[in-house]
Amino acid sequence: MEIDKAIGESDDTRLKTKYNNAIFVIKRAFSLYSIEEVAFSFNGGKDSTVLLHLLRAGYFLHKKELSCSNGGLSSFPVRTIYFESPSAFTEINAFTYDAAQTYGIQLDIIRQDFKSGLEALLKANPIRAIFLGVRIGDPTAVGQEQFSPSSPGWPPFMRVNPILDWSFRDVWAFLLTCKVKYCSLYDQGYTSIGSIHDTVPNALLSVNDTSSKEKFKPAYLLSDGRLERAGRVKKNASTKNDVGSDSQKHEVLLASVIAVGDEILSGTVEDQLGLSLCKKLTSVGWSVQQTSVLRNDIDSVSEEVDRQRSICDMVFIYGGVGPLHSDVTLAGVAKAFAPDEEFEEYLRHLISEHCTGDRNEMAQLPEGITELLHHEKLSVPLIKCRNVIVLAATNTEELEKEWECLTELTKLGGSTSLLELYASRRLMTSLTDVEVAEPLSKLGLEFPDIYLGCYRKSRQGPIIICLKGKDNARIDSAVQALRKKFKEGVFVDMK
Ligand SMILES: Cc1cc2nc3c(=O)[nH]c(=O)nc-3n(C[C@H](O)[C@H](O)[C@H](O)COP(=O)(O)O)c2cc1C
Ligand SMILES: Nc1ncnc2c1ncn2[C@@H]1O[C@H](COP(=O)(O)OP(=O)(O)OP(=O)(O)O)[C@@H](O)[C@H]1O
Ligand SMILES: [Mg+2]
Repeated sequence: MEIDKAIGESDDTRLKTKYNNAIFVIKRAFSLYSIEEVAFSFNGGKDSTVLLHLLRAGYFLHKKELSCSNGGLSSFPVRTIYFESPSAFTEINAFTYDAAQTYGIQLDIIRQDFKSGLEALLKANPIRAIFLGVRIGDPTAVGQEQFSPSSPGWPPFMRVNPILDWSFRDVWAFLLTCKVKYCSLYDQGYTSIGSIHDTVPNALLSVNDTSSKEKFKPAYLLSDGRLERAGRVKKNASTKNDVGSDSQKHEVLLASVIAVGDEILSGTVEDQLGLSLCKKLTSVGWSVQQTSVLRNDIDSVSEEVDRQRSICDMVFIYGGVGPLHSDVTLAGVAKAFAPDEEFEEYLRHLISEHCTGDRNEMAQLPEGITELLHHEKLSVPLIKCRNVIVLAATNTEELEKEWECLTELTKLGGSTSLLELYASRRLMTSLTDVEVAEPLSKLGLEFPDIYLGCYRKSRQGPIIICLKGKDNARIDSAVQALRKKFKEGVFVDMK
């Protein structure tokens, strides 16, 4: 089986692990459900293309274990469904139909919306489980595991997500290692594909060109996989009001703040920057997941940065930046990224064999992944390594300036900065927590795009409720909805 062989021959241990885990999930699903009871939701996107080949390999290996493999796989036995929409890219449609033909797939084309289409499908067929190419980081992945029952309000079936824990780079390592075809849009700078109305090439892959037509590098050259959806035009949050859908939650971005300094740990210096940074991040709607203080030690820094960058959207690190012997922060950050640099070397090698297009593209890759964020107001640039930002500030005034510049510099080609002010409001109430608990969780379901936080200043004291979101009008509606649930005047607005 060519996919299993290609991965077996590869020396990419990370890819092998991801592959083996995904195959394990697929084989378990084939053991749990009969072939008539499973379906594959295929849409020609990169993630579902990965899944197509994993399913081909998984089915082959499952059969082999049952010793009834005939050694090859001429047709694909899993019922495959494609929700075709008039707003799909023609390239996506063409690729989906092409792949079906190449791999002997019988495509069930569904021309209804997902929910109605699935209802009809499940009524007419004994399907109990559906394979999806959903990955952590997709808005629809929130709360899902490799085996996740469909959401309330959806027809009952098991969602099987074998590549849930795959990153953007894992997807490309797989497609390039296995040398399989993928939709041509990915070679034109598209990194995640929705409909023609909400998807453009990823501006981060734009190549400065003097000719009038903007050019883009292929998707696999996107150095920061977290920005895979930068080519998706944001949908209006207020149009997503279908309660119960996994896709609407998690508008809040997660941050981690790391201070480096022996002098903080010994109590010689008080860390003011952490406090100030947490306030700033919170004021723009980010949720700070953790603050930590580390010794001036390269390994401590690299381990913490590595851990935090994989669980947070952005890591902010300060202290220990400079030329002194104790300034090890940059070395620690660099060490945290070392495996990725190795991976880029490997990708370079892989692509020079595989790619028939412009080979020089790879040579244009920055040395590694570091960006220097220059700003006229700053004497030294800010440093950004993927989702880690190194701040050079040593006091709160310097931080103020760097923050201002960062806000301007992180405008990702559009008009909105990642750090632009969010709308927020705080209410105080002397109701008990038992009285507010249930109405508040209901409010959370009615306004999934709004972050709802609660705290109190003392055990017996009043409860303070924070509402944060992108839009003042939405916050006002949520406050109104909350007030309606209680007698008048029980919530007092706070500054
Ligand atoms: C086979 C299949 C099953 C789905 N099951 C669910 C589900 O159980 N719950 C849910 O909220 N959405 C479900 N969805 C919808 C997706 O979460 C998501 O809304 C859809 O893929 C559209 O993504 P987009 O808004 O990025 O285009 C399902 C979609 C498909 C294709
Ligand atoms: N129109 C559709 N028809 C069938 N399955 C779909 C459709 N849209 C989404 N899916 C399922 O949901 C999964 C996740 O969709 P998503 O758009 O995140 O990934 P993708 O299309 O495979 O890749 P990309 O992120 O590059 O668009 C798909 O892999 C597929 O299993
Ligand atoms: Mg897609």
